[in-house]
Amino acid sequence: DDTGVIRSRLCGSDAIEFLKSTDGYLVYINRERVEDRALICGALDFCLANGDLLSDHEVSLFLHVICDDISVPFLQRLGRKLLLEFSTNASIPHQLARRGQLLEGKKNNNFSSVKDKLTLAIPGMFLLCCTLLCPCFRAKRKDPSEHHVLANELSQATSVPSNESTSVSRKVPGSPYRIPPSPGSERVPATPLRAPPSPSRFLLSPQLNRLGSVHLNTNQIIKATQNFSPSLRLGEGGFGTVYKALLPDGQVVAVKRAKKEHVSALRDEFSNEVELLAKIEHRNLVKLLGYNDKGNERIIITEYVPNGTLREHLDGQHGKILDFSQRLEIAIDVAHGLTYLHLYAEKTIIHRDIKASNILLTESYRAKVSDFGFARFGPAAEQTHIMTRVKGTAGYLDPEYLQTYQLTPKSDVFSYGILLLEILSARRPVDLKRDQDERILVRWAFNLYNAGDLRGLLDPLLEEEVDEDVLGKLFGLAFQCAAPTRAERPTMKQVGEQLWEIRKDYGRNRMRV
Ligand SMILES: Nc1ncnc2c1ncn2[C@@H]1O[C@H](COP(=O)(O)OP(=O)(O)OP(=O)(O)O)[C@@H](O)[C@H]1O
Repeated sequence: DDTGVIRSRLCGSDAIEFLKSTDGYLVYINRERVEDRALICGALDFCLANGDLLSDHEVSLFLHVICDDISVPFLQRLGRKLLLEFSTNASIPHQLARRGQLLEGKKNNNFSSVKDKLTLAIPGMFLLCCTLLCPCFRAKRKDPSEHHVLANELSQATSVPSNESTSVSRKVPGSPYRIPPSPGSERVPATPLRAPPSPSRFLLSPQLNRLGSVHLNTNQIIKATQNFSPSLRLGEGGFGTVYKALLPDGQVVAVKRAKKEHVSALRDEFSNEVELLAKIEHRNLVKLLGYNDKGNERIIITEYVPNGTLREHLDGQHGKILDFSQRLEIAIDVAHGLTYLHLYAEKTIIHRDIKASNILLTESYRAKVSDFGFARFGPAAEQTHIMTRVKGTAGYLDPEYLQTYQLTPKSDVFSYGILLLEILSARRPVDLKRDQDERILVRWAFNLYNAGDLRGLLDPLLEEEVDEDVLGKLFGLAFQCAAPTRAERPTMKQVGEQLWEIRKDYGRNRMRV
Protein backbone atom coordinates (compact mmCIF):
# COMPACT_ATOMS: atom_id res chain seq x y z
CA ASP A 1 0.00 0.00 0.00
CA ASP A 2 1.18 3.45 -0.83
CA THR A 3 1.37 4.70 2.73
CA GLY A 4 1.90 8.40 3.12
CA VAL A 5 0.51 9.38 -0.23
CA ILE A 6 -1.41 12.59 -0.32
CA ARG A 7 -4.32 13.09 -2.61
CA SER A 8 -5.10 16.72 -2.89
CA ARG A 9 -8.08 18.38 -4.49
CA LEU A 10 -9.09 21.95 -4.96
CA CYS A 11 -12.80 22.45 -4.54
CA GLY A 12 -13.54 26.01 -5.45
CA SER A 13 -11.18 27.88 -3.23
CA ASP A 14 -10.96 25.12 -0.62
CA ALA A 15 -8.26 22.50 -0.61
CA ILE A 16 -9.15 19.03 0.53
CA GLU A 17 -6.34 16.61 1.18
CA PHE A 18 -6.31 12.96 2.01
CA LEU A 19 -3.20 11.72 3.67
CA LYS A 20 -2.99 8.02 3.62
CA SER A 21 -1.38 6.57 6.69
CA THR A 22 -1.11 3.00 7.89
CA ASP A 23 -4.18 3.74 9.99
CA GLY A 24 -6.27 4.88 7.07
CA TYR A 25 -7.03 8.27 5.59
CA LEU A 26 -6.65 11.51 7.44
CA VAL A 27 -8.66 14.35 6.00
CA TYR A 28 -7.51 17.95 5.93
CA ILE A 29 -9.47 20.91 4.71
CA ASN A 30 -7.34 23.95 4.01
CA ARG A 31 -4.62 22.22 5.98
CA GLU A 32 -6.72 21.81 9.05
CA ARG A 33 -7.28 18.29 10.24
CA VAL A 34 -11.00 17.53 10.13
CA GLU A 35 -12.52 14.58 11.93
CA ASP A 36 -16.17 15.57 11.88
CA ARG A 37 -17.87 13.29 9.40
CA ALA A 38 -20.64 15.74 8.65
CA LEU A 39 -18.06 18.36 7.81
CA ILE A 40 -16.08 16.00 5.63
CA CYS A 41 -19.16 14.79 3.79
CA GLY A 42 -20.42 18.30 3.26
CA ALA A 43 -17.08 19.33 1.85
CA LEU A 44 -16.93 16.32 -0.40
CA ASP A 45 -20.49 16.80 -1.49
CA PHE A 46 -19.48 20.22 -2.67
CA CYS A 47 -16.42 18.81 -4.37
CA LEU A 48 -18.41 16.18 -6.16
CA ALA A 49 -20.93 18.72 -7.29
CA ASN A 50 -18.02 20.43 -9.01
CA GLY A 51 -17.00 17.21 -10.68
CA ASP A 52 -13.82 16.83 -8.67
CA LEU A 53 -12.71 13.70 -6.91
CA LEU A 54 -14.63 11.29 -9.06
CA SER A 55 -11.50 10.48 -10.98
CA ASP A 56 -9.82 9.21 -7.87
CA HIS A 57 -10.94 5.69 -7.26
CA GLU A 58 -9.69 5.27 -3.72
CA VAL A 59 -11.00 8.58 -2.52
CA SER A 60 -14.33 7.83 -4.11
CA LEU A 61 -14.56 4.51 -2.36
CA PHE A 62 -13.75 6.24 0.86
CA LEU A 63 -16.54 8.72 0.27
CA HIS A 64 -18.93 6.00 -0.63
CA VAL A 65 -18.54 4.49 2.79
CA ILE A 66 -18.39 7.62 4.84
CA CYS A 67 -21.14 9.55 3.13
CA ASP A 68 -24.04 7.64 1.73
CA ASP A 69 -25.94 10.50 0.22
CA ILE A 70 -23.22 11.56 -2.18
CA SER A 71 -21.11 9.95 -4.82
CA VAL A 72 -24.14 8.44 -6.46
CA PRO A 73 -22.37 6.93 -9.49
CA PHE A 74 -20.03 5.10 -7.19
CA LEU A 75 -22.82 4.04 -4.96
CA GLN A 76 -24.57 2.45 -7.88
CA ARG A 77 -21.43 0.87 -9.14
CA LEU A 78 -20.17 -0.43 -5.87
CA GLY A 79 -23.41 -1.79 -4.57
CA ARG A 80 -22.74 -3.55 -1.33
CA LYS A 81 -19.00 -3.24 -1.52
CA LEU A 82 -17.26 -1.57 1.29
CA LEU A 83 -13.95 0.06 1.71
CA LEU A 84 -13.42 1.54 5.10
CA GLU A 85 -10.27 3.27 6.00
CA PHE A 86 -11.00 6.19 8.17
CA SER A 87 -8.87 7.02 11.12
CA THR A 88 -9.79 9.42 13.85
CA ASN A 89 -6.82 8.99 16.12
CA ALA A 90 -3.55 9.23 14.23
CA SER A 91 -2.20 12.70 13.77
CA ILE A 92 0.84 13.26 11.61
CA PRO A 93 0.81 16.90 10.63
CA HIS A 94 4.59 16.94 10.14
CA GLN A 95 4.15 14.69 7.13
CA LEU A 96 1.70 17.15 5.75
CA ALA A 97 4.13 19.96 6.31
CA ARG A 98 6.81 18.05 4.45
CA ARG A 99 4.47 17.60 1.57
CA GLY A 100 3.13 21.13 1.80
CA GLN A 101 4.29 21.95 -1.68
CA LEU A 102 1.66 19.61 -3.01
CA LEU A 103 -1.08 21.64 -1.54
CA GLU A 104 -2.62 24.19 -3.73
CA GLY A 105 -5.28 25.52 -1.39
CA LYS A 106 -5.05 28.76 0.48
CA LYS A 107 -4.91 28.28 4.20
CA ASN A 108 -8.07 29.25 6.02
CA ASN A 109 -9.45 30.71 2.89
CA ASN A 110 -13.16 30.54 2.38
CA PHE A 111 -13.67 27.43 4.46
CA SER A 112 -17.16 28.68 5.08
CA SER A 113 -18.05 27.97 1.46
CA VAL A 114 -17.66 24.35 2.34
CA LYS A 115 -19.28 24.62 5.72
CA ASP A 116 -22.30 26.30 4.24
CA LYS A 117 -23.05 23.22 2.25
CA LEU A 118 -23.07 20.82 5.10
CA THR A 119 -25.92 18.54 5.81
CA LEU A 120 -26.25 17.46 9.38
CA ALA A 121 -27.77 14.11 8.59
CA ILE A 122 -25.44 11.37 9.72
CA PRO A 123 -24.72 9.27 6.69
CA GLY A 124 -26.57 6.00 6.85
CA MET A 125 -24.04 3.94 4.95
CA PHE A 126 -21.28 4.76 7.38
CA LEU A 127 -23.54 3.99 10.29
CA LEU A 128 -24.53 0.74 8.74
CA CYS A 129 -20.92 -0.23 8.26
CA CYS A 130 -20.06 0.62 11.81
CA THR A 131 -23.14 -1.12 13.07
CA LEU A 132 -21.52 -4.24 11.84
CA LEU A 133 -18.26 -3.89 13.66
CA CYS A 134 -19.29 -6.22 16.47
CA PRO A 135 -22.91 -6.84 15.79
CA CYS A 136 -23.81 -9.64 18.10
CA PHE A 137 -21.42 -8.98 20.88
CA ARG A 138 -22.68 -5.65 22.01
CA ALA A 139 -24.65 -4.55 25.04
CA LYS A 140 -28.30 -3.67 24.58
CA ARG A 141 -29.07 -0.14 23.50
CA LYS A 142 -30.71 2.15 26.00
CA ASP A 143 -32.86 4.07 23.60
CA PRO A 144 -34.59 1.96 21.02
CA SER A 145 -36.22 4.96 19.39
CA GLU A 146 -36.27 4.22 15.68
CA HIS A 147 -34.69 7.46 14.65
CA HIS A 148 -31.61 6.99 16.72
CA VAL A 149 -31.13 3.31 16.34
CA LEU A 150 -28.30 3.50 13.89
CA ALA A 151 -26.62 6.40 15.59
CA ASN A 152 -26.66 4.53 18.86
CA GLU A 153 -25.38 1.46 17.19
CA LEU A 154 -22.58 3.45 15.69
CA SER A 155 -21.42 4.92 18.94
CA GLN A 156 -21.69 1.63 20.74
CA ALA A 157 -20.11 -0.36 17.99
CA THR A 158 -17.10 1.88 17.87
CA SER A 159 -16.73 1.91 21.62
CA VAL A 160 -17.18 -1.73 22.47
CA PRO A 161 -14.49 -2.46 25.01
CA SER A 162 -12.43 -5.42 23.97
CA ASN A 163 -13.22 -7.25 27.17
CA GLU A 164 -16.89 -7.06 26.30
CA SER A 165 -16.24 -8.84 23.06
CA THR A 166 -14.19 -11.38 24.87
CA SER A 167 -16.69 -11.96 27.60
CA VAL A 168 -19.54 -12.38 25.21
CA SER A 169 -17.55 -14.66 23.01
CA ARG A 170 -17.27 -16.90 26.00
CA LYS A 171 -21.02 -17.12 25.86
CA VAL A 172 -20.68 -19.34 22.83
CA PRO A 173 -21.61 -22.51 24.61
CA GLY A 174 -18.77 -24.87 25.27
CA SER A 175 -19.86 -27.98 23.47
CA PRO A 176 -18.30 -31.23 22.44
CA TYR A 177 -17.99 -29.90 18.93
CA ARG A 178 -16.31 -26.66 19.87
CA ILE A 179 -12.84 -26.63 18.47
CA PRO A 180 -10.33 -25.75 21.16
CA PRO A 181 -8.11 -22.89 20.03
CA SER A 182 -4.84 -24.50 19.19
CA PRO A 183 -1.65 -22.61 19.90
CA GLY A 184 -0.58 -20.73 16.83
CA SER A 185 -3.63 -21.98 14.98
CA GLU A 186 -4.01 -18.66 13.26
CA ARG A 187 -0.66 -19.06 11.59
CA VAL A 188 -0.98 -20.26 8.10
CA PRO A 189 0.56 -23.70 8.11
CA ALA A 190 3.86 -23.63 6.33
CA THR A 191 4.73 -25.28 3.08
CA PRO A 192 4.49 -28.97 3.96
CA LEU A 193 0.71 -28.73 3.80
CA ARG A 194 0.79 -27.18 0.40
CA ALA A 195 0.61 -28.95 -2.86
CA PRO A 196 4.00 -28.80 -4.52
CA PRO A 197 4.05 -25.90 -6.95
CA SER A 198 3.38 -27.03 -10.45
CA PRO A 199 5.25 -24.84 -12.90
CA SER A 200 2.45 -24.99 -15.41
CA ARG A 201 -0.02 -23.48 -12.98
CA PHE A 202 1.83 -20.32 -12.13
CA LEU A 203 2.27 -18.32 -15.25
CA LEU A 204 2.07 -14.85 -13.85
CA SER A 205 2.90 -11.40 -15.02
CA PRO A 206 4.60 -10.50 -17.33
CA GLN A 207 3.26 -13.55 -19.13
CA LEU A 208 -0.24 -12.76 -17.97
CA ASN A 209 -1.64 -12.85 -21.45
CA ARG A 210 -0.75 -16.49 -21.73
CA LEU A 211 -3.12 -17.36 -18.91
CA GLY A 212 -6.14 -19.53 -19.37
CA SER A 213 -7.33 -21.61 -22.25
CA VAL A 214 -9.55 -19.06 -23.96
CA HIS A 215 -7.80 -16.43 -26.05
CA LEU A 216 -10.20 -13.98 -27.61
CA ASN A 217 -9.59 -10.57 -29.06
CA THR A 218 -12.08 -7.80 -28.49
CA ASN A 219 -13.93 -8.48 -31.74
CA GLN A 220 -14.34 -12.14 -30.90
CA ILE A 221 -15.67 -11.22 -27.46
CA ILE A 222 -18.11 -8.78 -29.02
CA LYS A 223 -19.31 -11.52 -31.31
CA ALA A 224 -19.58 -14.09 -28.52
CA THR A 225 -21.66 -11.73 -26.41
CA GLN A 226 -23.73 -10.43 -29.35
CA ASN A 227 -22.21 -7.04 -28.77
CA PHE A 228 -22.79 -7.27 -25.04
CA SER A 229 -26.44 -7.83 -25.57
CA PRO A 230 -28.70 -7.07 -22.60
CA SER A 231 -30.38 -10.41 -23.27
CA LEU A 232 -27.13 -12.17 -22.32
CA ARG A 233 -26.55 -10.08 -19.22
CA LEU A 234 -26.11 -12.28 -16.15
CA GLY A 235 -25.71 -9.60 -13.57
CA GLU A 236 -23.80 -6.60 -12.42
CA GLY A 237 -21.25 -6.11 -9.67
CA GLY A 238 -18.68 -3.66 -8.42
CA PHE A 239 -16.37 -4.26 -11.35
CA GLY A 240 -18.82 -4.11 -14.18
CA THR A 241 -21.33 -6.24 -16.00
CA VAL A 242 -21.26 -10.00 -16.49
CA TYR A 243 -22.50 -11.58 -19.72
CA LYS A 244 -23.04 -15.10 -20.90
CA ALA A 245 -21.09 -15.79 -24.07
CA LEU A 246 -21.07 -18.58 -26.60
CA LEU A 247 -17.70 -19.38 -28.15
CA PRO A 248 -17.30 -20.71 -31.69
CA ASP A 249 -16.38 -24.15 -30.29
CA GLY A 250 -19.71 -24.29 -28.47
CA GLN A 251 -18.27 -23.56 -25.03
CA VAL A 252 -20.38 -21.26 -22.85
CA VAL A 253 -18.40 -18.83 -20.71
CA ALA A 254 -19.00 -15.84 -18.46
CA VAL A 255 -17.55 -12.52 -19.61
CA LYS A 256 -17.02 -9.91 -16.97
CA ARG A 257 -16.55 -6.49 -18.50
CA ALA A 258 -15.47 -3.38 -16.63
CA LYS A 259 -17.60 -0.38 -17.36
CA LYS A 260 -15.73 2.00 -19.61
CA GLU A 261 -15.87 4.92 -17.24
CA HIS A 262 -14.34 2.82 -14.48
CA VAL A 263 -11.64 1.11 -16.48
CA SER A 264 -8.78 3.17 -15.11
CA ALA A 265 -10.19 3.36 -11.60
CA LEU A 266 -10.63 -0.39 -11.47
CA ARG A 267 -7.39 -1.43 -13.07
CA ASP A 268 -6.05 -2.71 -9.74
CA GLU A 269 -9.17 -4.74 -9.13
CA PHE A 270 -8.91 -6.15 -12.62
CA SER A 271 -5.28 -7.24 -12.48
CA ASN A 272 -5.83 -8.44 -8.95
CA GLU A 273 -8.66 -10.68 -10.01
CA VAL A 274 -6.78 -12.01 -13.01
CA GLU A 275 -3.61 -12.69 -11.07
CA LEU A 276 -5.41 -14.38 -8.21
CA LEU A 277 -7.73 -16.42 -10.38
CA ALA A 278 -4.74 -17.60 -12.35
CA LYS A 279 -3.43 -19.31 -9.28
CA ILE A 280 -6.43 -21.43 -8.59
CA GLU A 281 -7.84 -24.61 -9.92
CA HIS A 282 -10.47 -26.21 -7.76
CA ARG A 283 -13.95 -27.43 -8.45
CA ASN A 284 -15.41 -25.12 -5.82
CA LEU A 285 -13.75 -22.01 -7.23
CA VAL A 286 -14.75 -20.27 -10.43
CA LYS A 287 -12.07 -20.92 -12.99
CA LEU A 288 -10.33 -18.25 -15.02
CA LEU A 289 -10.34 -19.03 -18.73
CA GLY A 290 -8.84 -15.89 -20.18
CA TYR A 291 -8.79 -12.16 -20.14
CA ASN A 292 -8.47 -9.16 -22.39
CA ASP A 293 -6.97 -5.81 -21.45
CA LYS A 294 -6.52 -4.29 -24.85
CA GLY A 295 -7.20 -0.59 -25.25
CA ASN A 296 -9.97 0.57 -23.04
CA GLU A 297 -11.32 -2.90 -22.37
CA ARG A 298 -10.89 -4.87 -19.16
CA ILE A 299 -12.53 -8.23 -19.60
CA ILE A 300 -12.24 -11.39 -17.55
CA ILE A 301 -13.47 -14.67 -19.02
CA THR A 302 -14.39 -17.35 -16.49
CA GLU A 303 -16.25 -20.60 -16.52
CA TYR A 304 -19.99 -20.12 -16.71
CA VAL A 305 -21.88 -21.34 -13.67
CA PRO A 306 -25.45 -21.79 -14.83
CA ASN A 307 -27.69 -21.85 -11.79
CA GLY A 308 -27.53 -18.35 -10.33
CA THR A 309 -26.20 -17.19 -6.99
CA LEU A 310 -26.81 -18.76 -3.61
CA ARG A 311 -28.48 -15.53 -2.51
CA GLU A 312 -31.00 -15.78 -5.33
CA HIS A 313 -31.85 -19.32 -4.26
CA LEU A 314 -32.21 -18.30 -0.63
CA ASP A 315 -34.53 -15.54 -1.81
CA GLY A 316 -36.63 -18.12 -3.65
CA GLN A 317 -35.94 -16.49 -7.02
CA HIS A 318 -35.43 -19.82 -8.72
CA GLY A 319 -38.75 -21.30 -7.66
CA LYS A 320 -37.57 -24.35 -5.81
CA ILE A 321 -36.42 -23.95 -2.20
CA LEU A 322 -33.02 -25.41 -1.37
CA ASP A 323 -33.52 -28.42 0.87
CA PHE A 324 -31.45 -29.04 3.96
CA SER A 325 -29.14 -31.55 2.35
CA GLN A 326 -28.40 -29.17 -0.52
CA ARG A 327 -27.61 -26.41 1.97
CA LEU A 328 -25.25 -28.67 3.83
CA GLU A 329 -23.46 -29.63 0.61
CA ILE A 330 -23.18 -26.00 -0.41
CA ALA A 331 -21.69 -25.14 2.99
CA ILE A 332 -19.18 -27.98 2.57
CA ASP A 333 -18.30 -26.92 -0.97
CA VAL A 334 -17.58 -23.37 0.10
CA ALA A 335 -15.49 -24.65 3.01
CA HIS A 336 -13.49 -26.77 0.57
CA GLY A 337 -12.97 -23.89 -1.82
CA LEU A 338 -11.74 -21.68 0.99
CA THR A 339 -9.53 -24.38 2.45
CA TYR A 340 -7.88 -24.68 -0.93
CA LEU A 341 -7.31 -20.93 -1.11
CA HIS A 342 -5.93 -20.75 2.41
CA LEU A 343 -3.81 -23.86 2.41
CA TYR A 344 -3.23 -25.44 -0.93
CA ALA A 345 -2.90 -22.72 -3.53
CA GLU A 346 0.68 -21.84 -4.36
CA LYS A 347 0.45 -18.91 -1.98
CA THR A 348 -2.18 -18.36 0.67
CA ILE A 349 -5.08 -16.43 -0.84
CA ILE A 350 -7.61 -14.57 1.27
CA HIS A 351 -10.85 -13.97 -0.61
CA ARG A 352 -12.10 -11.03 1.50
CA ASP A 353 -15.59 -10.98 0.01
CA ILE A 354 -17.24 -14.25 0.96
CA LYS A 355 -21.00 -13.75 0.78
CA ALA A 356 -24.04 -15.50 -0.64
CA SER A 357 -24.10 -13.38 -3.80
CA ASN A 358 -20.54 -14.49 -4.56
CA ILE A 359 -21.41 -18.17 -4.37
CA LEU A 360 -22.55 -19.51 -7.72
CA LEU A 361 -24.44 -22.78 -8.11
CA THR A 362 -24.20 -25.43 -10.78
CA GLU A 363 -27.17 -27.32 -12.11
CA SER A 364 -26.55 -30.05 -9.55
CA TYR A 365 -26.38 -27.42 -6.78
CA ARG A 366 -22.65 -27.65 -6.24
CA ALA A 367 -21.19 -24.36 -5.11
CA LYS A 368 -18.36 -22.33 -6.60
CA VAL A 369 -16.84 -19.27 -4.98
CA SER A 370 -16.53 -16.36 -7.41
CA ASP A 371 -15.47 -12.71 -7.51
CA PHE A 372 -11.81 -12.39 -6.63
CA GLY A 373 -11.71 -8.63 -7.06
CA PHE A 374 -10.84 -8.06 -3.42
CA ALA A 375 -8.72 -11.16 -2.87
CA ARG A 376 -5.20 -10.78 -1.51
CA PHE A 377 -2.22 -12.97 -1.02
CA GLY A 378 -2.07 -13.87 2.64
CA PRO A 379 0.81 -13.73 5.09
CA ALA A 380 4.00 -15.57 4.28
CA ALA A 381 4.93 -18.54 6.43
CA GLU A 382 6.95 -16.41 8.83
CA GLN A 383 4.20 -13.80 9.27
CA THR A 384 1.02 -13.96 11.31
CA HIS A 385 -0.92 -11.38 9.29
CA ILE A 386 -0.68 -8.70 6.66
CA MET A 387 -1.55 -5.08 7.28
CA THR A 388 -3.95 -3.76 4.70
CA ARG A 389 -6.90 -1.50 4.32
CA VAL A 390 -10.28 -2.98 5.00
CA LYS A 391 -12.26 -4.27 2.07
CA GLY A 392 -15.26 -6.52 2.03
CA THR A 393 -19.01 -6.30 2.32
CA ALA A 394 -20.97 -4.86 5.20
CA GLY A 395 -22.33 -7.61 7.40
CA TYR A 396 -19.59 -10.11 6.61
CA LEU A 397 -16.58 -8.13 7.78
CA ASP A 398 -14.31 -9.52 10.45
CA PRO A 399 -14.50 -7.04 13.36
CA GLU A 400 -10.90 -7.65 14.35
CA TYR A 401 -9.68 -6.85 10.84
CA LEU A 402 -11.87 -3.74 10.87
CA GLN A 403 -10.27 -2.54 14.06
CA THR A 404 -6.65 -3.56 13.51
CA TYR A 405 -6.27 -3.71 9.70
CA GLN A 406 -4.63 -7.07 10.28
CA LEU A 407 -5.76 -9.49 7.63
CA THR A 408 -5.46 -13.26 7.96
CA PRO A 409 -7.37 -16.17 6.46
CA LYS A 410 -9.48 -16.03 9.61
CA SER A 411 -11.24 -12.98 8.18
CA ASP A 412 -12.68 -15.32 5.56
CA VAL A 413 -13.62 -17.68 8.37
CA PHE A 414 -15.63 -14.91 10.01
CA SER A 415 -17.45 -14.16 6.75
CA TYR A 416 -18.02 -17.87 6.33
CA GLY A 417 -19.67 -18.01 9.75
CA ILE A 418 -22.11 -15.32 8.67
CA LEU A 419 -22.65 -17.13 5.38
CA LEU A 420 -23.46 -20.35 7.22
CA LEU A 421 -26.10 -18.54 9.27
CA GLU A 422 -27.45 -17.11 6.04
CA ILE A 423 -27.60 -20.53 4.39
CA LEU A 424 -29.51 -22.01 7.32
CA SER A 425 -31.87 -19.14 8.01
CA ALA A 426 -32.13 -17.64 4.49
CA ARG A 427 -31.91 -14.24 6.17
CA ARG A 428 -29.55 -11.53 5.02
CA PRO A 429 -26.64 -10.54 7.27
CA VAL A 430 -28.19 -7.11 7.66
CA ASP A 431 -31.82 -6.43 6.98
CA LEU A 432 -32.95 -2.97 7.93
CA LYS A 433 -36.52 -3.79 7.02
CA ARG A 434 -36.84 -6.13 9.95
CA ASP A 435 -37.65 -5.28 13.56
CA GLN A 436 -34.81 -3.71 15.37
CA ASP A 437 -33.76 -6.81 17.30
CA GLU A 438 -33.75 -8.89 14.12
CA ARG A 439 -31.79 -6.59 11.84
CA ILE A 440 -28.37 -8.03 12.44
CA LEU A 441 -28.53 -11.70 11.59
CA VAL A 442 -25.70 -12.87 13.82
CA ARG A 443 -27.07 -11.07 16.87
CA TRP A 444 -30.62 -12.29 16.31
CA ALA A 445 -29.40 -15.83 15.72
CA PHE A 446 -27.15 -15.80 18.75
CA ASN A 447 -30.05 -14.76 20.99
CA LEU A 448 -32.28 -17.53 19.69
CA TYR A 449 -29.47 -20.04 19.92
CA ASN A 450 -28.88 -19.13 23.55
CA ALA A 451 -32.61 -19.43 24.19
CA GLY A 452 -32.47 -22.94 22.70
CA ASP A 453 -34.80 -22.10 19.83
CA LEU A 454 -32.90 -23.86 17.06
CA ARG A 455 -35.90 -24.43 14.86
CA GLY A 456 -36.77 -20.75 15.06
CA LEU A 457 -33.41 -20.09 13.44
CA LEU A 458 -34.08 -22.20 10.39
CA ASP A 459 -35.50 -20.91 7.14
CA PRO A 460 -39.28 -21.17 7.67
CA LEU A 461 -39.64 -22.44 4.10
CA LEU A 462 -37.66 -25.58 4.92
CA GLU A 463 -40.23 -28.26 5.48
CA GLU A 464 -37.95 -31.05 6.59
CA GLU A 465 -37.65 -31.85 10.30
CA VAL A 466 -33.95 -31.68 11.00
CA ASP A 467 -32.51 -33.31 14.08
CA GLU A 468 -31.82 -30.81 16.88
CA ASP A 469 -28.40 -32.22 17.50
CA VAL A 470 -27.39 -31.59 13.89
CA LEU A 471 -28.81 -28.09 14.03
CA GLY A 472 -27.04 -27.37 17.31
CA LYS A 473 -23.72 -28.44 15.85
CA LEU A 474 -24.18 -26.42 12.70
CA PHE A 475 -25.18 -23.24 14.45
CA GLY A 476 -22.47 -23.78 17.05
CA LEU A 477 -19.94 -24.00 14.24
CA ALA A 478 -21.28 -20.84 12.62
CA PHE A 479 -20.85 -18.93 15.89
CA GLN A 480 -17.34 -20.26 16.36
CA CYS A 481 -16.47 -18.98 12.90
CA ALA A 482 -18.04 -15.61 13.70
CA ALA A 483 -16.21 -15.29 17.03
CA PRO A 484 -14.92 -11.77 17.62
CA THR A 485 -11.24 -12.63 17.63
CA ARG A 486 -9.42 -14.74 15.09
CA ALA A 487 -7.75 -16.88 17.75
CA GLU A 488 -11.17 -18.23 18.68
CA ARG A 489 -12.14 -19.15 15.15
CA PRO A 490 -11.38 -22.51 13.60
CA THR A 491 -9.41 -22.76 10.36
CA MET A 492 -11.36 -23.46 7.20
CA LYS A 493 -9.87 -26.92 7.12
CA GLN A 494 -11.25 -27.60 10.60
CA VAL A 495 -14.60 -26.21 9.52
CA GLY A 496 -14.68 -28.65 6.61
CA GLU A 497 -13.84 -31.54 8.90
CA GLN A 498 -16.56 -30.52 11.35
CA LEU A 499 -19.05 -30.34 8.51
CA TRP A 500 -18.21 -33.84 7.35
CA GLU A 501 -18.95 -35.11 10.84
CA ILE A 502 -22.20 -33.18 10.91
CA ARG A 503 -23.11 -34.60 7.50
CA LYS A 504 -22.53 -38.11 8.83
CA ASP A 505 -24.81 -37.41 11.81
CA TYR A 506 -27.41 -35.97 9.51
CA GLY A 507 -27.26 -39.03 7.25
CA ARG A 508 -27.56 -41.42 10.21
CA ASN A 509 -30.52 -39.54 11.67
CA ARG A 510 -32.27 -39.49 8.31
CA MET A 511 -31.87 -43.24 8.00
CA ARG A 512 -33.55 -43.69 11.36
CA VAL A 513 -36.59 -41.61 10.44
N1 LIG B 1 -19.07 -17.15 -13.76
C1 LIG B 1 -20.34 -16.77 -13.72
N2 LIG B 1 -21.31 -17.55 -14.20
C2 LIG B 1 -22.61 -17.16 -14.17
N3 LIG B 1 -23.03 -16.01 -13.65
C3 LIG B 1 -22.11 -15.17 -13.14
C4 LIG B 1 -20.72 -15.50 -13.14
N4 LIG B 1 -20.04 -14.51 -12.56
C5 LIG B 1 -20.95 -13.59 -12.20
N5 LIG B 1 -22.20 -13.97 -12.54
C6 LIG B 1 -23.44 -13.22 -12.33
O1 LIG B 1 -23.14 -11.84 -12.44
C7 LIG B 1 -23.44 -11.17 -11.22
C8 LIG B 1 -22.39 -10.12 -10.96
O2 LIG B 1 -21.19 -10.75 -10.61
P1 LIG B 1 -19.96 -9.98 -10.01
O3 LIG B 1 -18.98 -10.97 -9.53
O4 LIG B 1 -19.46 -8.98 -10.98
O5 LIG B 1 -20.58 -9.10 -8.89
P2 LIG B 1 -21.23 -9.42 -7.45
O6 LIG B 1 -20.33 -10.37 -6.76
O7 LIG B 1 -22.66 -9.85 -7.61
O8 LIG B 1 -21.26 -8.00 -6.81
P3 LIG B 1 -20.08 -7.24 -6.13
O9 LIG B 1 -18.98 -7.10 -7.14
O10 LIG B 1 -20.72 -5.96 -5.76
O11 LIG B 1 -19.67 -8.11 -4.98
C9 LIG B 1 -23.48 -12.26 -10.16
O12 LIG B 1 -24.33 -11.89 -9.11
C10 LIG B 1 -24.01 -13.44 -10.95
O13 LIG B 1 -25.42 -13.37 -11.02
